[in-house]
Amino acid sequence: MDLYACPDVPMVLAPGERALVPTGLAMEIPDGYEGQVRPRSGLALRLGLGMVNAPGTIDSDYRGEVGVLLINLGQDEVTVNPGDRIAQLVITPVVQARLVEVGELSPTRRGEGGFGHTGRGRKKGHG
Ligand SMILES: O=c1ccn([C@H]2C[C@H](O)[C@@H](COP(=O)(O)OP(=O)(O)OP(=O)(O)O)O2)c(=O)[nH]1
Repeated sequence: MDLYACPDVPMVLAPGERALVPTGLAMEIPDGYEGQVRPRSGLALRLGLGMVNAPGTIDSDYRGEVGVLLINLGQDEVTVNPGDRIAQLVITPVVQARLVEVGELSPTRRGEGGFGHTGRGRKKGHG
């Protein structure tokens, strides 16, 4: 669902500036679910407007106003007006993991290789 800016007055973000933009929205998310605040691609492409903490997490026990932590990554000033569509909210189930300590982990082909390990040596665009 869309999230709209709800500040009292327009908010002006200079290049590189960030701001917590209020949405005027508070909610009660059921146990076992969370809200994820995500940026809008159109604003990112058009204005360079992103979210500092994307995706923002709305906990199920949070009762305050949902805020959107915008950052101006563009080169020009951006004005956020009341009523502007600034982000989107997804409500999604969360699995509560129970960690169990073990002596060793099961072997896999990847093993401990990460951070680009599987992509090495391949040419861009050739799978
Ligand atoms: O984009 C966001 C992210 C968070 N929140 C609100 C809802 C969330 O439940 C609360 C806390 O967020 P988070 O858990 O990410 O913050 P924290 O830095 O871990 O602080 P806390 O100690 O309050 O959990 O702030 C927002 O309104 N928008």
